[in-house]
Amino acid sequence: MTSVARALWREVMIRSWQVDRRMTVGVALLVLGQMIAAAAISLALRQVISSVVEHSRTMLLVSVAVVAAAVAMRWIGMYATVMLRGDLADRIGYQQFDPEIQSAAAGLGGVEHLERPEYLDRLSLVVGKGQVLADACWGVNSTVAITGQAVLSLVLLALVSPWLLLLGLFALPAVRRGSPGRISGAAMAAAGDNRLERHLHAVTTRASSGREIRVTGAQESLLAKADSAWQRATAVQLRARWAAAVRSAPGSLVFLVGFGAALVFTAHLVATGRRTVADFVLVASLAGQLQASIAQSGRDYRQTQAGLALAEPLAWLREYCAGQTRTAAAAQLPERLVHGLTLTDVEFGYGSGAGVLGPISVELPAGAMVALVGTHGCGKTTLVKLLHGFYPPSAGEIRVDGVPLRDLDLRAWHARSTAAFQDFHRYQVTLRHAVGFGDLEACDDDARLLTAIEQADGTGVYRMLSNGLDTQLGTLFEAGRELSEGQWQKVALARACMRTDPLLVVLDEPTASLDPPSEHAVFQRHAALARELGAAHGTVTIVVSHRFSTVRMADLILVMEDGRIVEQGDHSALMESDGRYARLYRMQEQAYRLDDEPSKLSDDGFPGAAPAAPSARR
Ligand SMILES: Nc1ncnc2c1ncn2[C@@H]1O[C@H](COP(=O)(O)OP(=O)(O)OP(=O)(O)O)[C@@H](O)[C@H]1O
Repeated sequence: MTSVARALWREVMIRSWQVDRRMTVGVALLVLGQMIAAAAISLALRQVISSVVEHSRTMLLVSVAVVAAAVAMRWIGMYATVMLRGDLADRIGYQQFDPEIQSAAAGLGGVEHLERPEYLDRLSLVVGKGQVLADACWGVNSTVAITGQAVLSLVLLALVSPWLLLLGLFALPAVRRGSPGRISGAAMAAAGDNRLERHLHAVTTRASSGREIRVTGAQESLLAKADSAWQRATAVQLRARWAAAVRSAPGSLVFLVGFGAALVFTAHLVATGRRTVADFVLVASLAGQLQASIAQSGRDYRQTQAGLALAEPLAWLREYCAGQTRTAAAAQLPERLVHGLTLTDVEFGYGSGAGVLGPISVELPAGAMVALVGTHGCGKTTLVKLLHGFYPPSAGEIRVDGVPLRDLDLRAWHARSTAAFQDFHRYQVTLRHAVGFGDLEACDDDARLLTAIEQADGTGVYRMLSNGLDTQLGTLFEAGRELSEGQWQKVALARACMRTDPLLVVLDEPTASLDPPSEHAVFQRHAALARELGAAHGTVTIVVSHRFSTVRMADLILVMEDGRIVEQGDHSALMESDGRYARLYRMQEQAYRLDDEPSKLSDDGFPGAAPAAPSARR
């Protein structure tokens, strides 16, 4: 056993003791009892033969009764051990390991790990496998008991003839195991393909992706890819198991030779009158048990090894999560923002890839509504992810009212932030929860929920639901009500409106799925809310949008290009400077003029937008 597996075994034994002392002792006694019962069967069998030879009726009845009792004890013991051991493993695994693994993973403030294959591979190996881990540790005890049983068999064999101890030597090659590292290595090597296979199968069976796949006709190809991934993963693991089996085969042959020799030797002792027929039966029975113990320990060993192979990924994940969790050193988060957010020479690149952001130095003043604009892929979302602390900058610093973001407790920072992301999630729960997740404590506060829904222009969605806030959303569950893309987006937006005292509000293309009137209504409300929150808490509201008609409402507009801020100022100043922003604004304005009926446009030429500044009408 590796030191990591040993540590895990100790942990499982301690947890078993804490979970249920009586059951822990019970399982240990049962394991011990089986070992003794096995020896008792052999000894009683010997006595049966002696009684027959000596015509002792009473002794025959007693010894037969002992054989029957020992056999029964062994079988019942085996059954009870499996049941009780399984129950302990379930309680430790499902109730302790699994929630611990999941909450450690979900509790990390950043999201960098969710895009790291070495993290995802290990997570996929251990998630939901707490029971297997705990059971494997108990399997170690069974292996020890089986070894004890083998030693006891050898001692009893030695009582017949010390030469029979040599059978122990013949057993050694069979007990030698293939390297456990290979099997756990194979599991790690196959983890990526296993994840790919699960992903492709999920993609082909989900309604959202299923529609597209049917239209493109990619179903067969995706399933074939999933199948290849499965074949590769299985082949790697099968090779490792075959290698282990092939390595153990010569050992088993050596033992069989020793087994035969022991029987011939004992038969010779009986024939020459030095031992009785009963001794021969005892030797045959003990040698048989030894062989059964070796075979059993081989099966147990493989099962235990498969479970213990998870010890390394579990230890890795625990260490990773512990390393990422910020603790006591966390600086105090200000109650309200006075200065705002400051970025100084901030740079960032995903993983080991090229830099996608920076250097960026900018002040986002407290109370301001800031708009981020720029072409697709220029780094707008990445910048807001950094402000949320999802990723640490690779260079430079982000400060929250002068306090470095890296020194803040990320959970506390997130508790004072809200966000509506462009890739929002569709929670298939009730509307109450789908919105209430934005501030869990207010899930039962109908007034707060309805205000948030109104803020997101979602009152119409709420009204059409037959069961109001308690309507089940989505089609995954019975009586669920499916929503349109725009309606789902309103729900996501309402979720982001739940917190009442945020210091940072991020709206990352929150209206991409909305029609122009809804978009306009949402932005009007958010502009007003940004002012209210700004006055009350110094909140910085950041809006990422490609629609310049809404961007113009912001106090500060940051124009991004290739990961840098190339222009900044308010709408008038940027139009005045006649740079990139002014060019893009005029282009979009022109496009709307060409696309829409003049009668439907507001006086600045954008659908439903606020009146344009004079400079916008050039
Ligand atoms: N998780 C990721 N891992 C690796 N690269 C990423 C990741 N997310 C984004 N990128 C890359 O970073 C760059 C900036 O992406 P980002 O999403 O910040 O752009 P954006 O300006 O928000 O684009 P859009 O307007 O299309 O939403 C892109 O080149 C993108 O390919």
